[in-house]
Amino acid sequence: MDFEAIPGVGAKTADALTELDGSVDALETGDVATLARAPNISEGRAAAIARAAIRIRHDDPGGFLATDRARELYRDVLTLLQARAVTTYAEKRLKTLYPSATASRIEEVHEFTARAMKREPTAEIQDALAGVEPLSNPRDVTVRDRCLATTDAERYAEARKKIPELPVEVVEDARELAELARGYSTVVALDESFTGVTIEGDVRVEPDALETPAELVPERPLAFFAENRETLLAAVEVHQVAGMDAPLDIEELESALARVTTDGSVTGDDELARLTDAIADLDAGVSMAENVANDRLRDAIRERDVTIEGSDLLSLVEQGAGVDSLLSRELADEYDAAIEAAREHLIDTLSLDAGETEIARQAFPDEPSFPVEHDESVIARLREQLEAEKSRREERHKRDLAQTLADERESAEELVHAALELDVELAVSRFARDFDCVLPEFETGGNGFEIVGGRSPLLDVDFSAVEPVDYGVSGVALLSGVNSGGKTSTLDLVALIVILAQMGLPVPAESVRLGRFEELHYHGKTQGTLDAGAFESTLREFASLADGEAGRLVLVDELESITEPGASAKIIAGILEELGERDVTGVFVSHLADEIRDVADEDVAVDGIEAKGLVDGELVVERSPVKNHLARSTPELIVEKLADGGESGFYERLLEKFE
Ligand SMILES: Nc1ncnc2c1ncn2[C@@H]1O[C@H](COP(=O)(O)OP(=O)(O)OP(=O)(O)O)[C@@H](O)[C@H]1O
Repeated sequence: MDFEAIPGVGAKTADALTELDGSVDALETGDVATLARAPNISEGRAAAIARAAIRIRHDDPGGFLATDRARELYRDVLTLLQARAVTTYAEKRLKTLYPSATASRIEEVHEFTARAMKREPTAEIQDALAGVEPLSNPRDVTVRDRCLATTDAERYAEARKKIPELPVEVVEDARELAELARGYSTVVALDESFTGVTIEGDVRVEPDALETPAELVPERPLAFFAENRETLLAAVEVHQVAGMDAPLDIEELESALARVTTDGSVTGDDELARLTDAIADLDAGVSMAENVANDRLRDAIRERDVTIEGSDLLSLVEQGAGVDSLLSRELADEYDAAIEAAREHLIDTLSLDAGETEIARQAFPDEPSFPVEHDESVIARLREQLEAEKSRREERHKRDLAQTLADERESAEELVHAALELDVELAVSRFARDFDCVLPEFETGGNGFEIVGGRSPLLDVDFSAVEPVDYGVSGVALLSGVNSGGKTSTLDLVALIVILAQMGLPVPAESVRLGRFEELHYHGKTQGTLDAGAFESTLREFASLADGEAGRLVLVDELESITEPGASAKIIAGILEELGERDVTGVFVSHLADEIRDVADEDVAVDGIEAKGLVDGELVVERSPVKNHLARSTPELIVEKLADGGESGFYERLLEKFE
């Protein structure tokens, strides 16, 4: 958002607001608390900025749109533009464009528009844009196993602000630090004074730790990237399909994104995967290994004829020995082989490394027994070892990835921002293409307007059926014309083009030249005769119009209906004279052009929208007003048509009365 466009916001404040996360949304929603997070912006000031922004969007910041009808057309313009945006961001951003009387403001948007009009909107880009949203900050990352500690109140406040995810504790001395370490797996002491002091437990003394939040809380960048993964990937796609240079290495970002999961944990490391699998498969692996040993032993026993001398058997039985000793006597080699197979099986299926293998080997007893049973305490030890290694590995991996991602964060923000801004540009580009627009030309010091081939997108007919209108006025003119000839539509077209032009946007015409107007006063048609009170207030309104500043554009539609025709003609003539003396451009649509001219003291220019004739009882209209020409009225045309074929001479005589 162009914060500088907000009245009263200087460059410094604008910068601060631009840098603030979520400030555009905050302006849109009037979220004062968020705006007040910007440095040096108080709540009161934030509220004033939010109010001003709302005025900009819904009303009229620079006072350019001076009447309801003018504001209505501005809203119509926004609707047309917004309909061509894909993202909500672009819709909101388009709302920040407004018509201005300030040359620099118009010029600034012009640059944007010129860039936008070169953009080629494609369905592919549209599709990719559909997945892009403004980045969001994961709100509730809290970490409980680590804490920060300091002896200093200021450091405490700073830590709370910079690292809201971690608990921060105030301690008095090293003894309290050590005590703290009993409750946390890691304590990071922020005071220089603890350097070199021996403290029990995992206490790290890092006075600069607050400067590297990603190391203290790797969860932060991980959660940020996990939460925004879809948007980031969509923004990458937008860059690719639109052929834009990305502010970061796309492949690196994609591979990093593939490694964070939505819960902020990490994947994609072979060693980590091996440990995770080994832990998951441990029980099944042990029981399979057991089976391997037992199957082999069973086969060996089955195939073996055991001969034992009676005295030996007797001594064994007398010793109370069981079959096991028989096994060790007779099948020692087979037993060893079976156990070895079991161990190999376990080590292989779990892909254990050297250290783990050493433990795993002890899981099966060297002493023969049948069936073979594993030693559960050894397996528990192995599990512990695997889990410790896994969490160490995970921690390191997380830290590395977090560091990479933290470094990428700014570029990622740029990436998404560029994609969203592209949507704004494409909306303008599509608008320009859909309605055959050109950039208008402002004449310095000029007044009036000159439209060639203007076609309004707001008519009640399909845009392809809209006939082009040429019209130019400098000074004040009356616009006469046949009923339904397009007088109101012409005023709308003029207002629409001027609003777009002064927003800095392209206009739906072949060419447009205009002076930069200070204000747009557009008075729509009044419905019916007004009562005395309403008539008085309308008169007052027009009196103030006559008194106003120079450089205004005044468009008035059929003011005559406010009162009876004779009086109306006098009032309109009076207003025209007043305006004519000032540097005002005006178009007054009226059916009373002739009467007004009669009562006016000065020459009044009258333009006319003419019917070319009647075809099958329908008027065929030349939509472009003819300059300095009072158009014939519809009744006159009908009389003319009847006179052509009439025999009695009545219609001829009637026609003479019109001349
Ligand atoms: N440039 C144009 N191209 C195509 N159709 C047009 C154009 N201008 C006007 N029309 C058609 O003519 C209709 C009447 O136009 P509009 O209301 O502007 O006439 P008007 O002269 O103001 O009429 P009235 O005399 O009743 O005030 C419009 O609703 C529209 O359908």
